[in-house]
Amino acid sequence: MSVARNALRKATSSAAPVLARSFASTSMASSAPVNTQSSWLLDPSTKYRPFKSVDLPNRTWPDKRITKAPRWASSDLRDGNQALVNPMTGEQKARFFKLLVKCGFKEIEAGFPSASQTEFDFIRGLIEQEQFPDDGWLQVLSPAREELIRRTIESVRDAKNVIFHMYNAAAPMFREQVFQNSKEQTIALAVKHVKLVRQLVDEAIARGDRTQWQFEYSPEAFSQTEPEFAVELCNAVQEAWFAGKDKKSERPIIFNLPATVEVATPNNYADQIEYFCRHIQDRDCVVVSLHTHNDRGTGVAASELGLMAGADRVEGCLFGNGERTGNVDLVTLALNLYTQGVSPELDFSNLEEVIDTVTKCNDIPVHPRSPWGGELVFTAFSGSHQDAIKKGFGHRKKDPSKPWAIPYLPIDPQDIGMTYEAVIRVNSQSGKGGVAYLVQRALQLDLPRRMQVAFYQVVQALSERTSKEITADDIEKTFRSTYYLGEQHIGRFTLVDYSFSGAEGKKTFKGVVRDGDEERTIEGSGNGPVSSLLDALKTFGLDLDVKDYSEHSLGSGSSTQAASYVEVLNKQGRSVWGVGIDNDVTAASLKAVLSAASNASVEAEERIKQIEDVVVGSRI
Ligand SMILES: CC(=O)SCCNC(=O)CCNC(=O)[C@H](O)C(C)(C)COP(=O)(O)OP(=O)(O)OC[C@H]1O[C@@H](n2cnc3c(N)ncnc32)[C@H](O)[C@@H]1OP(=O)(O)O
Ligand SMILES: CC(C)C(=O)C(=O)O
Ligand SMILES: [Mg+2]
Repeated sequence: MSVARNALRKATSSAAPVLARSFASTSMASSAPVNTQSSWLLDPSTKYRPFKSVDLPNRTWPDKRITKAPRWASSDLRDGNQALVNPMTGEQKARFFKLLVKCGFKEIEAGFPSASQTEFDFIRGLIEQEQFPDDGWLQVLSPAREELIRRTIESVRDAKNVIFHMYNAAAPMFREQVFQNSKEQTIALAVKHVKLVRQLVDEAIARGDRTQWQFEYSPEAFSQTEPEFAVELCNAVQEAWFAGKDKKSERPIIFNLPATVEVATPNNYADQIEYFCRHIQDRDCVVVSLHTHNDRGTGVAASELGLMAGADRVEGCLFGNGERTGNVDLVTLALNLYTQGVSPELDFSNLEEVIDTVTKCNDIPVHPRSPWGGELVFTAFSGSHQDAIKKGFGHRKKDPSKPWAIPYLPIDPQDIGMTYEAVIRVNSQSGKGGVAYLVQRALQLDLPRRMQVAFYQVVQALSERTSKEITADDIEKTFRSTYYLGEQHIGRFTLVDYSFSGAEGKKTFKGVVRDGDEERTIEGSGNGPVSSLLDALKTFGLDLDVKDYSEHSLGSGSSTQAASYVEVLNKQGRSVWGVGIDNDVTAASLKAVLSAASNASVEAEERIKQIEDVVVGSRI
């Protein structure tokens, strides 16, 4: 694997100088010959042809909406498995299978039984140990080759519900290069093998086997096949499957229409699907199934547009495992539907568990930016995003019954089993809103706007010094340390005891304040508790004025507390903040003043250093 990849890398890197040389030779009108490779690079039309679209001027799919979940079929254990460096062991397949059942898949392509004894035995194990729920369908894939079909039929003996899936390639490049078959021969090959499947199925029914059957046919590389030929081929397959039967009373035939390799923009696939749905005979006896791959990165879009174009069923894999760039990602498709208010009828409410099983079985990680499941997809580092999210949550709190609409969060992470922990993370790109959000989550403190700015500066200074992400835990510690909250964070001044005398408008504070190790009784007057304590603090040589004050309650019922915030200015105009929390509102405001006074009595630079020592020290 790595050898092949290195070889590819070498080829790519050697192409770059060729390109550079050829640009140079063109621009300088050099007489040096332009080699073929460089001319392709300069003009890809000499090597590649644009995709030829279906002529469907009256297409209707662009105006359609997806209003219900399709039938889902997981191909993780087949198409996903066949693309792995190390195909799954029986145990891994069994574990994956259980997950698929738990997520609610009713149709599971569990393998390619004729490929190997391991595959065959796995299918036998599922049947013999009755692993399939009664309403589940075991799907098995076989190429249109007699001995492989017979082996596949043998593998599903005694199963309850079986989808027999057969394929042969239909596209011109396969007809010409792989099989040297004409269109007629391609149809004849498909029909011959459908008849064989029918015969074997009829024999099983005649024997009295309990199995219920559905037949699925895939014209491989459908999206690269002439649309009228795909219809002709599938009509012939349909006739062969239903021969001599009353179509309407039989189970419908599944036509699975693969974009085996994705070669065009997804609107082309939708056109092909709409064309097929319109032209296939007896549409009501047919289930149209999508099977998109992701070579151009639009496998999800192609399947969504394909559903709008009239398809009934989707095959794919969790997190888009599969050949090359993978099959369509069923997690994305399902959760995309969910965010439109349509139940996907699949359960991804514990996405972490899904990720855990899938990554352990496939041995491929889920990319951190993979839609819905990626580790970073609900995380905002950048300030303006954090600010909007914080405000969004605040807005939603007022009326949680309203439809979900939070900036930058297209889904409620909780609906897929994620917490809000990772929604806002702080690094040097973050702003005050995000920091305030984390303080709010950790301590239920709703900081006044100006204080958000002040605390953000502390966090920024810290983030610049450490050049690292500051975790939610760090933020809480930083906040506690900055404003002396909690027993481990003692400032210069603490309140021991107090009383007030005087009438409203002219109050006298008398109390005991600890200054370091020393307790002192101080006294001061003002028009309220805050100003009278500030007056009393002059005893310590601190001359501070109140600039801002606010408070709010914390919690509810008997455990309600008060949180107070005070901003003070010293005579040089330096602003510092303090926070106080207490069961009593007045005590909270006094504690806030002493928190601010403790801050004011240390130089700004020195204070940041102290905080850094506490936060960084506690990380070690
Ligand atoms: C798009 C998809 O995902 S399709 C699913 C693909 N999945 C897999 O292939 C995984 C499992 N496959 C396997 O384990 C093996 O390919 C097997 C066991 C099925 C077959 O193995 P082999 O017989 O060794 O054949 P091989 O893998 O080389 O397949 C190509 C051969 O099958 C032939 N073939 C393909 N379809 C048919 C057909 N309908 N009738 C006759 N021959 C066929 C090809 O022409 C080629 O034959 P050649 O070697 O004579 O040129
Ligand atoms: C077997 C078929 C359905 C397939 O996997 C494909 O064409 O991609
Ligand atoms: Mg495939």
